[in-house]
Amino acid sequence: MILRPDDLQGLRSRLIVSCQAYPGEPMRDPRTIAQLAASSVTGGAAAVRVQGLADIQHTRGAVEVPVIGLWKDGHDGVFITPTLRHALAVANAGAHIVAIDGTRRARPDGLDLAATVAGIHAGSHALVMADCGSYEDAVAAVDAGADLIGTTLAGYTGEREKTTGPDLELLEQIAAADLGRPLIAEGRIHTPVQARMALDAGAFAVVVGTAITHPATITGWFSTALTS
Ligand SMILES: CC(=O)N[C@H](C=O)[C@@H](O)[C@H](O)[C@H](O)COP(=O)(O)O
Repeated sequence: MILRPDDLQGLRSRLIVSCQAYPGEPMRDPRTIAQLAASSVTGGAAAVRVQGLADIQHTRGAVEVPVIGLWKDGHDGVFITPTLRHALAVANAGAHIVAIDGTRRARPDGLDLAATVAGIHAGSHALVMADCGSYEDAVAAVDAGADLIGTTLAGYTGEREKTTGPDLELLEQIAAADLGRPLIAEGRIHTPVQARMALDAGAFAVVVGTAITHPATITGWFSTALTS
């Protein structure tokens, strides 16, 4: 299945579930992630977001919905699918949408965002989601040709305060500018009410990760509530 920009309409007002396990964690196994993704689809996810080539491959075989793929390399600076090489590998692994760092920061391969997006479009059938950290990032990412804009990196690049829940102010600001690309709310959406608030702030669709698919963190929330 090739996903075209018009097909994104199927994601309008829907939930996308990010299924990720971090290095060294017990659930870091592509079969586990694929099962998590399939369970999310059973619960109503219209798409899933998955990190790492093996996880993307396994998940493609386990779900019928669009797969947003990324490759995290490192954990600070530009680390979400940082180069064109990473992005094409993610597309080749089967991602319908490749999520890349969509900030204005220098990229490790020296390509700018526009050249990276153009390289992905030329070298694959994948659409490109730009993971942004600010309004200025979002505007630049649209100019660079990104197909979707995400607020994934808001609070993680130093441009925006790390809000406790979703950065609703940023969502409202980007939505008001009407940039002509689906705006995906992502980052620190921990409750159904917050997911709804993100849509009401102008998001096209909502990504939830930790609060659905990261039991170690969720357990910590409950555990802390009992002991503090
Ligand atoms: C900043 C960064 O590295 N974000 C990553 C991007 O893929 C993931 O670690 C997050 O889990 C994902 O964005 C979903 O967000 P949340 O888990 O808060 O619902």
